[in-house]
Amino acid sequence: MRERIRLGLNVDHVATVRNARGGHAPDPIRAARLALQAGVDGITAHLREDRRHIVDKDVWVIKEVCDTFGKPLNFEMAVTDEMVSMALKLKPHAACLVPERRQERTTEGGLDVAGQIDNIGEAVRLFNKAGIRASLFIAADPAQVAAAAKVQAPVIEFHTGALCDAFRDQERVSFDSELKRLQIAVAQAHELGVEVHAGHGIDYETVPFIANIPHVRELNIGHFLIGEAIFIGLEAAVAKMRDLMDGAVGSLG
Ligand SMILES: CC(=O)[C@@H](O)[C@H](O)COP(=O)(O)O
Ligand SMILES: NCC(=O)COP(=O)(O)O
Repeated sequence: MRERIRLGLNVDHVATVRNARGGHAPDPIRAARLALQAGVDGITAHLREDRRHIVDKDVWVIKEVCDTFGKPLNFEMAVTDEMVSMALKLKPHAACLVPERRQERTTEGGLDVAGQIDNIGEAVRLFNKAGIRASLFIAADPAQVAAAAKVQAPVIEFHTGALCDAFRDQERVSFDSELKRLQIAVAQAHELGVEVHAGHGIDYETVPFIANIPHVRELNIGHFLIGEAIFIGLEAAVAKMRDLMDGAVGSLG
């Protein structure tokens, strides 16, 4: 029988709304606390180089909150000296290395691990040594999966943005091919001994397809859940996503 898939909530999007007015509300720390009370398995926060949503102070307090609940913080970060040294001080449960471009609206693609073996390999080595689980946010691309295994990353998080966009745009052909690509990449990572997570753009409609893929161990979801919380509240949104994940495991054949 498959293990229950973990659900991590990304609280960046609460900070985006807060920062739009430059004040204190809504508070991403309060969202993290509420979500943990509602049963999420961890919190994700992305400290962007431009600090457009989460800021340094948030990260330290979110880490404290996670520690209080005995739940993991998944710290998303660019592969820069500043962020690597921040992560080594913060000591989150996991550090997820993501590509970053100042001009992008959101994280548009996966990390080019194959093209930056030395740089990324060094960050993974430092994190492995410090007891931080290094996670690489990559596209479902066989060359990137092989490179992630080569640098001994214990975890890969697959970028599901293109898959979820194809679903929403009703691009059946590209949705089917993105799903196939993801299924193959998950199987490859599993065979190479790398733990598989997935995230970006996941909503109620797309989650069953992703949760149904064998060997996916964790989903990190933010934007949709925080948006949905406006209408039904965070606890209810988390509970509904949880039900859909549990119902999906093994159900789509
Ligand atoms: C890497 C990733 O997918 C997340 O960080 C998430 O989508 C957060 O939002 P931003 O991309 O807006 O920082
Ligand atoms: N790493 C993906 C993540 O944390 C959440 O992405 P999104 O649901 O905010 O698009």
